[in-house]
Amino acid sequence: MPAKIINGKTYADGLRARIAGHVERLKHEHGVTPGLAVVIVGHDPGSEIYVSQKAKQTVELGMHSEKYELPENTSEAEVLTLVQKLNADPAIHGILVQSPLPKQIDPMKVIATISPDKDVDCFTPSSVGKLQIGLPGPVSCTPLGCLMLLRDTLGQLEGLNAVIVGRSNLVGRPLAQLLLRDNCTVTMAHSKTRNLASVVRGADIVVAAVGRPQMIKGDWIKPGATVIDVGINRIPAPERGEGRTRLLGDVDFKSASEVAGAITPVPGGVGPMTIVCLLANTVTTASLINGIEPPKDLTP
Ligand SMILES: Nc1nc2c(c(=O)[nH]1)N[C@@H](CN(C=O)c1ccc(C(=O)N[C@@H](CCC(=O)O)C(=O)O)cc1)CN2
Repeated sequence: MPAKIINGKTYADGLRARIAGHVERLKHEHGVTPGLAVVIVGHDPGSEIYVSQKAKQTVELGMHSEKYELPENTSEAEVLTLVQKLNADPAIHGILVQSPLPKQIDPMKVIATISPDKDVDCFTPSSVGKLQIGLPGPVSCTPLGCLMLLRDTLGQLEGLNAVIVGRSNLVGRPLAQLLLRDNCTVTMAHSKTRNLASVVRGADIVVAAVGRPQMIKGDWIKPGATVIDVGINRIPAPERGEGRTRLLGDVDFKSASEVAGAITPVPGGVGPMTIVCLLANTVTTASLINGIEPPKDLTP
């Protein structure tokens, strides 16, 4: 039987509606309008689209939005000064600096300058530590989106074997923490893992976050497993016309969907969840900054 397709767009639409309700309550019951500042440096075409979407959806949900578009040659000091200004701005509850950054800017220095209270990406050392020990706060957007889709698809995750392929700070590591919290048995696989295919074959949940198009094949998947594809690989597609591209995930969707029980597509799977989880995190930080208990359905 072909796999159930996990529709991230539909789930994200429902979550957006819930977030809008929480924003209304924050405004009318507490006089707080959650505010998100997004900062982009340079002209990476993918990043420009994502940042515009973030700012647009922030406004659509009734929140305050500020977008800072800085030229490619912006110095590290200028970015740090902007982040410090946003740290001190009471109208801003979330700060996101879009990655990748141009090479003259050290992303670690930028992340370390963001106030942990406003760290909606959950990238600062303090936020990462809180996530590890289970303290309240925002959770990295893409991993939170993956967790929500997994819980929605499978219900309880307890006792399941999860294999995460990829150990990045953005996805693999934080997602491992979240799945451990849900009592999965978590294996983190990476470029040096031996017999990767057989490791993946042992998984009830496979998360692919390696950045290599179609690397994970159908015959690596245990029949009935749930497959979450985080990969967003833009590949030249001359058959669609000059200069055109298409998106491929890290999973070979065609062969994997013949074996898996459920699978996310690319596009339309995890991607749409990333932006909506950023908005959820902004509601969480706006609540915490104002001493209000954050909505329980927006955090794990
Ligand atoms: N500071 C951050 N930078 C980056 C993050 C992040 O979470 N914080 N994540 C990625 C990019 N990203 C959000 O910023 C993102 C990626 C993909 C999508 C998405 O909706 N994808 C669609 C396809 C859209 C397309 O055609 O490109 C999908 O998969 O359906 C949203 C956000 C790196 N940088």
